[in-house]
Amino acid sequence: MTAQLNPRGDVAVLVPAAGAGVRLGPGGPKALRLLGGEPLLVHAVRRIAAAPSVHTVVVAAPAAEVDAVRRLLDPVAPVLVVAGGAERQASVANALAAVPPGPAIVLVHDAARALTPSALVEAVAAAVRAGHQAVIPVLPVVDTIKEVDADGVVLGTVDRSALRAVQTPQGFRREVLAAAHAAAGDPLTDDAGLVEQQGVPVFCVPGSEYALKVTRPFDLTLAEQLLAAGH
Ligand SMILES: Nc1ccn([C@@H]2O[C@H](COP(=O)(O)OP(=O)(O)OP(=O)(O)O)[C@@H](O)[C@H]2O)c(=O)n1
Ligand SMILES: C[C@](O)(CO)[C@H](O)COP(=O)(O)O
Repeated sequence: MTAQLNPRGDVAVLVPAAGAGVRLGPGGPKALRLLGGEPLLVHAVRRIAAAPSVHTVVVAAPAAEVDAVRRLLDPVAPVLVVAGGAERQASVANALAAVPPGPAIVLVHDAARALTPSALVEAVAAAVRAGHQAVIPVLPVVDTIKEVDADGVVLGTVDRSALRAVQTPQGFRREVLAAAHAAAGDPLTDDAGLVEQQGVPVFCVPGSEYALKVTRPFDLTLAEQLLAAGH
């Protein structure tokens, strides 16, 4: 099977999937934990592969699971699988290095956001195609935010009108993401942060509640319910 989806697509999607899932608790690498009987990674890749713009998918798997992940994804979609690194940023860099010539747009999408709709993949890609160098999906912050000190005493209430919770997929002109990773220093938690360090403007588009990140056990329970409801 050739590792290509739509040969006319202009998007490569990198899928960091090498995390341990410490906050989810014991049970193996998080991307391989089951949701409705299938690994989170399978759900994520299936939805990415259904997005018509996607040319190539590169998965960064736990180093010990690369062959197993290739076998797992073989019936799902044609994908490239590489070994991830110790930090998410290293996993993304490894995947980026494996993107073949062709796609001008690169999206980075957490395997842990397993139920992300294909439409969000397309929306982020479309915003990059429309001229933005870097695009992130965001949601408004729904809780009151407090700043607290080390003793748990409130220092103040933060104005949240300008705050946003950031999701993936995050989309970039390919050369912009490559330059940001080439210049990267200490690991950051997302790729847009690296691009911001280069002075590149990052544009926000509406995110999706269904793109929740499975991080803690409650998130997995919620995702099970959403999956059962047809998402
Ligand atoms: N070294 C790492 C760490 C994280 N990830 C991936 O980055 C995404 C977002 O990370 P997060 O949800 O924080 O996953 P974990 O690092 O596995 O979570 P935890 O911090 O609870 O261990 C996940 O798809 C995860 O597999 C990765 O590819 N390589
Ligand atoms: C990239 C990300 O999903 C944006 O919300 C997030 O930063 C990754 O999660 P982590 O817990 O910081 O690794």
